[in-house]
Amino acid sequence: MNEAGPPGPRRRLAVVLFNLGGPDSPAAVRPFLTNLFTDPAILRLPAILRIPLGRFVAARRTKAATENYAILGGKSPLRELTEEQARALEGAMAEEGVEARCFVAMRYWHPFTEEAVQQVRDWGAEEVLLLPLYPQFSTTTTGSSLTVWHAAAKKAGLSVPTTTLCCWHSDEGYAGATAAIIRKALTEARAALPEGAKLRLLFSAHGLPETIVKQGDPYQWQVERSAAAVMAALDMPELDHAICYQSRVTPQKWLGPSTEEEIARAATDGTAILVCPIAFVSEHSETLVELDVEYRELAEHKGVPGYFRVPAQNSDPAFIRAVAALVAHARTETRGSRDAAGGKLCSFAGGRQCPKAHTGCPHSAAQPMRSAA
Ligand SMILES: C=CC1=C(C)c2cc3[nH]c(cc4nc(cc5[nH]c(cc1n2)c(C)c5CCC(=O)O)C(CCC(=O)O)=C4C)c(C)c3C=C
Ligand SMILES: [Fe+2]
Ligand SMILES: [Fe+2]
Repeated sequence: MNEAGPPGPRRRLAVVLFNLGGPDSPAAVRPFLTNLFTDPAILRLPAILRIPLGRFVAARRTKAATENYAILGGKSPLRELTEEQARALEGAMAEEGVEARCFVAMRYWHPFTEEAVQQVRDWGAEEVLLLPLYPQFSTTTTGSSLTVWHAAAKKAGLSVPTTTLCCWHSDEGYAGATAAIIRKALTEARAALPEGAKLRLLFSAHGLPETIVKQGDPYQWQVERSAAAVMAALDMPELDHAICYQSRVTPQKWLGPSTEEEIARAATDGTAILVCPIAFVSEHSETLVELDVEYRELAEHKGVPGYFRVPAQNSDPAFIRAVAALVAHARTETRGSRDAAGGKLCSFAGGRQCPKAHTGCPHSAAQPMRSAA
């Protein structure tokens, strides 16, 4: 049995931070993209088609992605920023009386999830908590990382009580910390604009092909919940705001409106915009290049009267404290479900939050806790 149960005071707790990963050199861009586009959670085709097509799509994307990473010095900053979050989280948990070590498990580049499994096993973890650094659950992100974690843990013989926190899209601590960062950015934006100028807050989330959402992925619903929770924490009912989706990378129809469309609408409306990345909690190519360079240029070209950006949370102390509280809560949570590996699966609020139609919610494939022997 793989359930965590009540936390033992001396148990060696490993908190595993899931993220996507990014290339650490120009030479790594193509293999990183190949790992991404051949993932069955991303390209939903039989392996015989998926692998050649995924390699082809990765090869075609390599030039544009390499140019983007060149702006960042030839690599993604995601690994270093996630390691910093890990160290900050260890400190915040220690302050709450939780002695734990954080491990970084990336999905498509080093340190790979399989490497993290080895580290957790070699460290002698007696309890594991799987913590996605994605506030919203998507089958393409957290779902994919969970699949790889469970396969790698089984292969490595890592069998300790494991808790999965599947999502924290409208956790109060997260929403409050995000609102505080927005408030500061709003003050700065307003100071740079003429008095009385219109300003719209744009929550920009990573996009997703519409077909994946139609297959039951709860991501869009959770993004909408996040925006609503942050607006509630901001407590500025008069603030104009909208949700949009960035980073479309395949020709299929993706979720809309796109961030480009919202930039065009802002130009038509003569309103400045403050763009807040809502599905990322660290800076990386899609914030530092897409938002800060490409969309800024587009906004200037379209005549948007002001373009501002809310920084990602990174290791913001209030954000890290909120994540530490999520960990503490998940460990003692008695609601939730039991996943296929026998571990505890819970959301930030305990049990399942997603409406039943979202069959991609991991609780759909899990058993209620109380049915466990
Ligand atoms: C079909 C392709 C993609 C889907 C679906 C997708 C979903 C998705 N991704 C994130 C978060 C991140 N994506 C990042 C990079 C990235 N994503 C894709 C493609 C899809 N993502 C590509 C091709 C890339 C590489 C960069 C590029 O070519 O533009 C990253 C990391 C970037 C870095 O700099 O390290 C993150 C983080 C989410 C949240 C999401 C769906 C919910
Ligand atoms: Fe992505
Ligand atoms: Fe869910």
